[in-house]
Parts: sequence; structure tokens; C-alpha cells
Amino acid sequence: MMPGYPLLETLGIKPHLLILNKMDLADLKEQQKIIQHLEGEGLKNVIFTNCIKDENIKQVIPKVTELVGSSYRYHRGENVEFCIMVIGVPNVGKSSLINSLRRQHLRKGKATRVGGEPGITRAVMSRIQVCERPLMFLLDTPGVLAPRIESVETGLKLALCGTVLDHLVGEETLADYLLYTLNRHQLFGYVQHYGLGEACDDVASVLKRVAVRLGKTQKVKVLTGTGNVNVIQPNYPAAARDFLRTFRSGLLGPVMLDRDILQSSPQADPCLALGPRDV
Ligand SMILES: Nc1nc2c(ncn2[C@@H]2O[C@H](COP(=O)(O)OP(=O)(O)OP(=O)(O)O)[C@@H](O)[C@H]2O)c(=O)[nH]1
Repeated sequence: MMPGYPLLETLGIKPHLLILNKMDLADLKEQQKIIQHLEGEGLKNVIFTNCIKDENIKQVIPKVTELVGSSYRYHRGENVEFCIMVIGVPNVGKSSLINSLRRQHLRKGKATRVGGEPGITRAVMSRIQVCERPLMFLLDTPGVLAPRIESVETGLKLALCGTVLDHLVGEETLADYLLYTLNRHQLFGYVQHYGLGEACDDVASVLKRVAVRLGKTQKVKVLTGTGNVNVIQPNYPAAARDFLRTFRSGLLGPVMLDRDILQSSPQADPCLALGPRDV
């Protein structure tokens, strides 16, 4: 989930664990570098997870127990239960994490709603039990984004990870940024996936071919001097939506959106892997 300064500032002295979810979608070839980078930012407790396949989920509760146990806590003698708050950007998988913890530790199913769009969790609900020993409860919270995103590019990465509704940024703008990123990282899975023949950096041309391939075309009436003519036009927004959906489901391969940050300064901004860093 989103790490970095806001988390440290907000949580202050409270012990916290950074869970980088959707690890299945992220290119983790440089996992060690990611860990080092985060350590340089003061984030020492990091776990990569996949809440769909329950990967690494079993590490969470022991780590939380250790962190809470080694930190100062009022009334620890009287109150033995743990109450943990899950905080993260929208759509990163906070509710999925709670459900996954319950599957692993309580053999219980869904307790909190999961959705493919940001903003599924609207209010802080009552606490949800995730473990018996130690007795641990989690509070699901609505996704939060920093009030000010420091650059347009960071905003685009966050949008690409599905943290804001696509139409607010524009599906075609997002598709353009996705294409630019894939080409820059030389990830040409999209060429094969859509049978394009070759890589291309012109988003209109890619979306046109995607639309035709998927049969997402529409009849449009064009008024000419000699009468109306029906022409078939590619449905660019539908093609852009498909491109984004395919990317987010991992079908275009794992991606590390913050590769540049990792390669440049170790003190730069929090690293965003997506496929999602959501990791
Ligand atoms: N590929 C992949 N998808 C995941 C993972 N965890 C969650 N998802 C998917 O991500 C989407 C969002 O999950 P939620 O658990 O609703 O996310 P949230 O952070 O609670 O969302 P908000 O309530 O909007 O803040 C859903 O479609 C989940 O199925 C994961 O580890 N890998």
C-alpha cells in the first residue's frame, strides 16, 4: 500500500507495517533494490503480498505482533487484543487483505466488500476479527490519496493503478501513458496480446487496431454536401478501456512503474510498482 512520507507523518510513533500488495502484477526482479530504497526512506517493515492467492499473508500477523510487542503501549496489561488500522490508496486491496487474513487464520470467508473500482469501501466499518491467537481485529478504511500529488507523472501512475475513476483522468490519456511506459520499458506483451505485428508509439494507431481486433467499432453518420454517409469508426474509448483492463489484470506482463525512481536517487519518492504497487 502507499508508503512514504504521508504514512510516516500520519502515523507518527505508531508501529506500522508496509504491505505492498498485488505483487503478482509487479515486476519484482529488483525486489532487493525496492526494499533498500524503502529502507532509505525509513520504512523497514515491508511485506509483498498477493491477496488473491494468499501469498505471504501468513507473514503479516506475526510481524504485526512483533512490532506491537516491541513498542510502548498504554494499558497493555489490561487489554490484550490488537486493533490494527488498514490504510492505503483506493483499490490497492485493503478489503482483500482483510478477507485473505480471515481465510488464512480463521478459515472464514468474506467479511468486507471487494471491488474492481476505487471507492468501494465508503466508511470505516466496525472492526473485523482476523485472528484468534493473538486476538486481532482490523479496521477497513476508505482509500485515501495525498491531497496534493507532487507531479503529473505520479498522478498518472496512480491513475494507471486504478486509484481514481478512469473517466476523471480520461481513458485515452491513461492508455497513452500506459503505451509510453510499456514501450520505454521494452515490454511488448501488448503487441502479442493484440496481434499488432510490431510495437508502435502512436496511441491513436494502437487503439484503432485494438478496436478493430475486438470488434469495437461504431457506425457514425457523417454529413457531406451530397448527403449523409455512414462510416465505420473505431470506438477509441472502448479500446482504451480494454487496454487498461488487460494491463491491470496482468495479461500484458508484470510492470514496475517506478523503475526510473529506483534507478536514480535512492532518496527519491516512494516507489510505485504496479502493475501495480499497489505494490
Ligand atoms: N491481481 C491482484 N488483484 C488484487 C489483489 N488484491 C486485491 N486485488 C483486486 O483489486 C481490486 C480492489 O480490491 P479491494 O480489496 O476492494 O481494494 P480496497 O483497497 O479495499 O479498495 P477501496 O475500498 O476502493 O479503497 C479487486 O478487484 C481485487 O480483486 C492482488 O494481490 N492481486
